[in-house]
Amino acid sequence: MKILNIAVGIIRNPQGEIFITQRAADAHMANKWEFPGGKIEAGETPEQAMIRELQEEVGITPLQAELFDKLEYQFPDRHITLWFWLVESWEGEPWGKEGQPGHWVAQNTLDADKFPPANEPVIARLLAG
Ligand SMILES: Nc1nc2c([nH]c(=O)n2[C@H]2C[C@H](O)[C@@H](COP(=O)(O)OP(=O)(O)OP(=O)(O)O)O2)c(=O)[nH]1
Ligand SMILES: [Mg+2]
Repeated sequence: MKILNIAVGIIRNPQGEIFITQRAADAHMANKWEFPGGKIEAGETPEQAMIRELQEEVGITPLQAELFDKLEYQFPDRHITLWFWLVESWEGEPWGKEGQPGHWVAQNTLDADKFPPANEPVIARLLAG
């Protein structure tokens, strides 16, 4: 059983839109949309990992972040702990730096079915306001 610790960023602009990206066709949770992020490496705090992942995946540097939620999820083959950071201040303009599709979506139109099942409680909270 794989045990993974993941840190992701909910990048929200002043218009109430969130920048989401699409996972690769050959990845775990293939083709699902996600909040950009990835594995916390040895020696990193969850916040440091989130900052590094957003630099690598979407080319922005968060300037401020607050913990929005921390969830555990059991997939058939892996147990993951997910740290969700709300990022409302950053340097740069997010884009799919690794070739992945990415776009802004209004927070109140997020569709939980398009995300991995682990995200469901967070999508519900974002939809609630
Ligand atoms: N990035 C991200 N991953 C998520 C979300 N929800 C969710 O269940 N996951 C899962 C899918 C993966 O099993 C894991 C994230 O791993 P990842 O593939 O992004 O890891 P990584 O960026 O470090 O990539 P790699 O070095 O392994 O290529 O967390 C989410 O909203 N964003
Ligand atoms: Mg990733």
